[in-house]
Parts: sequence; structure tokens; C-alpha cells
Amino acid sequence: MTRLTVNLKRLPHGADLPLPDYATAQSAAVDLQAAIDGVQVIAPGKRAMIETGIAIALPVGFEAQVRPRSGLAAKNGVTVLNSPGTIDADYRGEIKVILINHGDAAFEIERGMRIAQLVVAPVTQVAWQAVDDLDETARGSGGFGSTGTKGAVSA
Ligand SMILES: O=c1ccn([C@H]2C[C@H](O)[C@@H](COP(=O)(O)OP(=O)(O)OP(=O)(O)O)O2)c(=O)[nH]1
Ligand SMILES: [Mg+2]
Repeated sequence: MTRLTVNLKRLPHGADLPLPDYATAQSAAVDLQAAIDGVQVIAPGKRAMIETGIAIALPVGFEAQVRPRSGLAAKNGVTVLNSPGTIDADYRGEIKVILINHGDAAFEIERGMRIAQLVVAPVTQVAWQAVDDLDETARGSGGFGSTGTKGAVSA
């Protein structure tokens, strides 16, 4: 798969951690690691902002999304609170991950643990054009379950 080259700066507290990498040839995301000292515990119902030890410079026209890992969600009830977190192309600070423990047991994070994943994606900025009327569609203003829950409606 073609890879976009992105500058990444390892911060001093993450200097010994491996570069984030794709787990398989066609993975969509690289895993983000916790650049913490020792062990950090998130009690049930609590949240924590976890440092990753990296800063990046995305090319103009791209963003990165901080997403949860399904394994942590399924096994521990731990997810990214602001999912997907947005990393702007002009952000040069450390990437941080806001985790919340929705589980019923304390969650222990160790240094180097893969706590979330990062997807780089193209961005479209819009120029709003204010109008009085929008074009009509079959859906109109229907939403929030307006098409029901059974099989697809045929035309
Ligand atoms: O999970 C996240 C989300 C954001 N950020 C960083 C990168 C992003 O570019 C910046 C701002 O994020 P966001 O726009 O979501 O936060 P905000 O609350 O709107 O703050 P700001 O006013 O700085 O934009 O914070 C992270 O490191 N992790
Ligand atoms: Mg913002």
C-alpha cells in the first residue's frame, strides 16, 4: 500500500518507544502507545489524558483521528471519550488520548501499552453558501429512525 510520508517527532519521554506502526499489511490505523512512567490506573467511571510521546506534522489537507481499540472496549469497557479525537494538520503539540473507563474494574495502563489507534484521513474544508431554500429530496427532514427498523422499503 502506498504510504504518505509524515514527519513525527519523538518527545523526550517517548524516545525509547517504537514508532507507531500498522499491525498488518492493510491496517487502517497505527496503534498509539502510552508514554507514561510505570503504571497508571483509571478507576471505574473515571477518565485520564494519556501522553503518547509523539508530535506530528500532517500535510495540509489531512487530519488524524484518535479512535478506540475494540479489544479494550470489549474486554475492559475502556474507550476514547472524545472519539474520534481530531488531530489538526497544524497541531504540533503532543498527541494525547482521553480514555474513559466504562468498565466495572480498575484499568491499569503500563508504559508502551497500545491504548488507541490513529487514522490519517483527507479533509475537505467547505465554503458555506447561505441560501433561503435547500433542494428537495425523498428523505426531506426525516431522520432518527424515520425509515423504521424492518427490511428495506422497495421503490
Ligand atoms: O484526542 C485528541 C484530540 C485533540 N488533540 C489535540 C490535537 C488537536 O489539533 C488539538 C485540538 O483538539 P480539538 O479541536 O478537538 O480541541 P478543542 O477543545 O476544540 O481545543 P482547541 O480550542 O485548541 O481547538 O488537540 C489530541 O491530542 N488528542
Ligand atoms: Mg478545536
